[in-house]
This record gives sequence, C-alpha cells and structure tokens, in this order.
Amino acid sequence: MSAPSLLNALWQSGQLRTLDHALAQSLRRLDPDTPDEVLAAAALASLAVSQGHAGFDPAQPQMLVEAPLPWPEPEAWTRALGTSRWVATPEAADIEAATDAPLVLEHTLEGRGLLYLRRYREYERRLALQLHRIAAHPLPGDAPTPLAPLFAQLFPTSSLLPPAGDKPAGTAGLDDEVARRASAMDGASQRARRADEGAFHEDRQARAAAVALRHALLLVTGGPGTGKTTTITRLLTLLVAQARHAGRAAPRIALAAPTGRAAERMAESVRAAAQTLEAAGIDAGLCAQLPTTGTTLHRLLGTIPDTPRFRHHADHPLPLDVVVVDEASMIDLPLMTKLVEAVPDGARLVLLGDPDQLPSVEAGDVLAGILLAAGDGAHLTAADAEALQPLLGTASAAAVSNVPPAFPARHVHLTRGFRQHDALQLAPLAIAVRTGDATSTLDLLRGATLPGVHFHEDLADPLQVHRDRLLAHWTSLARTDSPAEALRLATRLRLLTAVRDGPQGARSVNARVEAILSGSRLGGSRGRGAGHFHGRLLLITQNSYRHRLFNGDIGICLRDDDGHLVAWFPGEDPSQPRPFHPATLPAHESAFAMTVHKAQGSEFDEVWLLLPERSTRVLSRELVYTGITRARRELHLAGSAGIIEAALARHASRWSGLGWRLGFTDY
Ligand SMILES: Nc1ncnc2c1ncn2[C@@H]1O[C@H](COP(=O)(O)OP(=O)(O)OP(=O)(O)O)[C@@H](O)[C@H]1O
Repeated sequence: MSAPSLLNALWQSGQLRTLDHALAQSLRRLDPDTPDEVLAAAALASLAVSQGHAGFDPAQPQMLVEAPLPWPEPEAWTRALGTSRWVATPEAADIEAATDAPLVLEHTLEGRGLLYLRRYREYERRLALQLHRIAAHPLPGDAPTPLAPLFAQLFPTSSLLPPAGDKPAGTAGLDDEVARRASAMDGASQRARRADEGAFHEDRQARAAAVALRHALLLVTGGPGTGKTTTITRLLTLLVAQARHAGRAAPRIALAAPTGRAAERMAESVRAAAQTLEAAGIDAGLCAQLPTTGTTLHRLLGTIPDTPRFRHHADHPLPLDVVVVDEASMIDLPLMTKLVEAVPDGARLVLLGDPDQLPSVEAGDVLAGILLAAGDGAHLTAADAEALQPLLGTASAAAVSNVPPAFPARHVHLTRGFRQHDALQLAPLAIAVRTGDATSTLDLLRGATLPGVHFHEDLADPLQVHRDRLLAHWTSLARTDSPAEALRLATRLRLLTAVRDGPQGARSVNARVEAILSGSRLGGSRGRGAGHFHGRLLLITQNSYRHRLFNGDIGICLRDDDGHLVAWFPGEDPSQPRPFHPATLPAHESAFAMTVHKAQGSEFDEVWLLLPERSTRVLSRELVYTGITRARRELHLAGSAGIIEAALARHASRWSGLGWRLGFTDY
C-alpha cells in the first residue's frame, strides 16, 4: 500500500488555493514520477507567496499550515527537493536560475533551504543586485566642510563646529548670510552642546543627514513622529546646497510612496518642514528647490495601461538624482524590484519607514531584509567618522564600528518622538505593544491614564453600543455638498479590523453599517444593482492602471444635482477629486470599516480598532501596533485581554532570503 499523499491531505483539508493545487497537479501531469513531497512543497511555495512570504521553509511548514499533517522530516524533504528535475539549485545567489525549472532551492535561512517559485527568487536576486549597484555607485567626492555652517543651522542641537572665530575653511560659494549666521552660532551655544556628548549620541537625525552625503542608499526608520520627513527635508536642503557649492544644477528630486494618501502626507510634511526652515533663516533660494508634491510609486514609474510593466526601467531609468520613498515597509518584492531597477546610476535612493509596522500584504518583507543587511547605523564606520568630522565633530569617532557592513547601504533608526498632540498620548502604549509587553499594554489600557486612549474591554460590537456617535460621522459626510470636503472629512474617523471575515471582520462590519445607513434617511436611495448609495465610502481592492485607481484608494459616492450617483476619488490636487461612474469602477467594497492592512500609510483623527473574539494567525503585535498608530487624536480599542495577549505573543515574520542575499550572515 502506498503512503498517504501529503498533497491530497493539504488539498482535502482546504489548506491550498486552487492555484497552488493546480501548480502541483501540472507538475505531476508532466512527470507522473514526481515524488509527492516535491508536489506538496511546490503547492506550499505557491501558497507561501499568497501569505506574504518570498519562499517556503520546509523546516517550518506549521508557519503556513496549522493543521496537524504528517510533515516529512525537513532534511529528507530538502534533499528530495534538491534532486528534483523541477527544482533549480543555482551555484550562487547572484546567478540567474535555470529557466526550465519552476522552483528554486537556496540555502538562505541559517543554512536551511528556502524553496521559491522561480519568479520570486528572480525578483529577490534582481533586487539584491540593484540595491548593491545603487549603494556602491561612487558619488561626487565633494568635501563636506563647506556645508558645515548650513549643517549647524539645520541641526543646531547637534553640530559640533569649531569654536567661534575658527571659521571652517572653504565656505566660499555658500551663501554669506548662511555662513554668517552659522558662525554666530559657533559660540556659547555650540560649546555648551559640545560638552553634552550624550545628547550628541542621541541626535540621530543629524547623523542620518550627514551619512547620506557619502552614501547613495540610505534607510531612515522610526515610529510615527520621530522626524523622518523633517530629517529628509533637511538632508535635501544639504544636497541642494552641495550641488550649488560644486557648481552643479540642483538635484532632481522625487517624493514617492506606495499609496496616494501616503504620498500626499509626505509632501504635506515636507512643505511644512521647508516652511519651518525658511522661518528659521535658511536661505530661501535653497528651500525653493525642495519638492512640494508627492506621487505614488506607480505614477512615478509610469504605469502602462493593462500591464504590470512600467515606462521606467533599467533601460529607461527615471530622470532623477534623488528618489525619496516613504512607507517603505508597505512595498512588496515585485514593486521594490521595479523601483530600484529604474533608479539611474549615481542617483540616491532614500527609503523611509517604520519597521515595526506590518510588512507588505504581498510577498516581501523587503524593508526587513534590507535592514538586516544594512546593520545598525548607530555606529559610523571609521571612514565616515573621519570624512564627516567637519559636520559631526570629533565626538562622532566615539561611536565608530570597525566592521563595515558587507552591504554598503546606511541605516539610521530614529527613536525620539516629537509629535505632540495634547489630545492623544499614544507613545507608552505603542512601545508596550511593539515590544510585545502584554502586561504593560493591559495596565495602560485598563488604567485609562493615557489621554485620548479608550479601552472597551470585551466589546464585540461598537456599532450597537456607540451607534449614534459613529452614525453622526457617516451622516456628516453625506451632508456636505463638496466631494473634496467629504473626502477630507472621511479621514476623521475609521473603524479598523484585524481580519476581513467573521463577526468582527471588515466585511461583516461594513454590511452592518450599510444596513444601519439604509435604515436611516441617508441610505434610502440606493442605486440599482451594485449597492451604491449617497454617502457610501468606497475602497478600491484592485489596481486599475486605466483608471489610475489603486488597491487601497478611498473614495465616496455622492449624488449630483441631477440625482445621479458619482464616485469621487482623490486626484493629484486634493481640492480637485476625480469623478467616476460607479458602474465603471474596478473591484471595490465599502470602506466604513477596513482592515489594518488596508489602512497602512493612512492616518485618521479617531480610530476604532476592533479585535476579533477568536485568535487567528494574522493577529500579531505588528498588526496591533500598525492599527493603534493610525490614530491622530483618539484611539478606541475594542477586544478582550486574552486576544491582546495572544496578538502580542505573535510576530508577523516572513520567510525571505533578501538579507542573506545582501550579505547578512549572522542569523
Ligand atoms: N529635531 C526636532 N526638533 C523638534 N521638532 C521636531 C524635530 N524633528 C521632528 N520634529 C517635529 O515632529 C513632528 C513629526 O515630524 P515628522 O513628520 O518629520 O515625523 P515622521 O517620522 O516623518 O512622521 P510619520 O511617521 O507620521 O510620517 C513634526 O511636527 C516636526 O516638526
């Protein structure tokens, strides 16, 4: 009697998607002698991608499938994969895998094997090559000394310039006024600061900007409000001044993010930071060169209708010198690969993000892989410390690492939160959640001492208990005449859920909101068929390059003067939303409630985070952290202590070989 089939067991227990099973079946059809464990692994490699992994680790199948199945012994399983005709085993990480094998096995995880669908292995390989290319490309060898006065103005609390009178050499060419003001600052305040080396070490914002002058690939990470955008605005000002000083044209700079809302938020922050700089006396001519608008990555790269390809790629790179990308944790493997391939030789790439947030829904965890390899940027290399001494002073030598990372990118993690909303004090809770400290989290929630934070313990349905308050928000959207105003008001409040399905899932909550609204006067006038109604919030769930509407975009249905329903979505200019006929929209659903995954990159004044009654695998500390940090002024968290404990005990970790490919070996 033959052994029971693992593939059948996976399929019959409902673990696989049709697509995963079809892949395994087609391999069996092509070669009926293919061992069952190879077929099962092929199906699992396909399933893994749908759960955000780049590949599948045969040593930990339980991470993918919780059902107790008779898993093969990992070493024997990996051996069987390594000898299969369907599995390529490239000799080196940077060699393209044979094109006739749909799977690739590489020893990426602590020497263990990771089984990839070939397409994703190739994305990872190309991404690693391109990141190395960008990071290793030589930059113009401008000496930083002439930038010292400006640097001292931009980072007044950290610059350690020579004492007054001892003017840095080579300031010619920089704006005299800038130099004069900076020299004036060289006196007492600078000397007092010099004494405080501790504060210097804390000033990672200055260090990030200084290091970026010497490195083309920079990662700046940190939680909400730690000053990532502020730091980048100052860095861009330095780059403009550097070009001016060297007699080059001002750098061509783009600000981009994975979603339109995130791009808009970044541009708003850069504009605000630039105004602050000008008010502080930074040369207006420098500030005028800073970008004022942001764009989505799709728009930056140039979508081609009805294809996943872009107008800009390796052979037609972006005409830019600096590409700044916010919310990098949301970018999946294919999109990040396409982005870096389009970055021209000699250009800078700056990635901003919060590594404690959920990784991208699609395959990736790209940011985590890059951060692993880039190491901890708290320590400068000896070469950086020496070269940047005119900006950072001798104290920089105190934090020198003698082991330069194999991957020449630089990473600085910002730790100090600056954003203060009197109404909301989230930081202690965010820290407890991020570190998985369930006891402190529950103490903080139950103690009710954090302004703006409200815990609704064991509340399963806010729509029942807080119906009037929630309804008042949604009806206010429908009362405004202006679509732009309705879209703006829509960000005042959002119900966020951990899951899509089940009683506390976005789908069911939306259905109940719709029922409540149709019971009110608001929803009485439904459009035909598709369930559209005046005041309906919409969430696009599928990219449509033709409409320039993308997964995650939020819009609103409003009736026009003739009584026809029109779906409005944000355009390039927030005051000019774009109208669509609701029947022509790509796949969409209601957005009164949405999953935390979909809310990444957005913020709302008031967030209601609804946790499910039963624990599920998607519930993790990263999910709770991402959910609560979407709130700007008020957070309402509904759920049980048990669910919060279960969530904080779980990490949303992903299988990826990117860190290994980029040179990280110390697992
Ligand atoms: N060094 C600093 N000193 C004083 N205020 C600062 C400093 N850095 C940032 N801020 C202020 O903190 C607030 C948040 O800064 P910023 O928007 O740059 O943070 P962020 O990390 O980009 O936030 P988010 O994660 O929400 O995008 C801003 O109001 C900014 O002016």
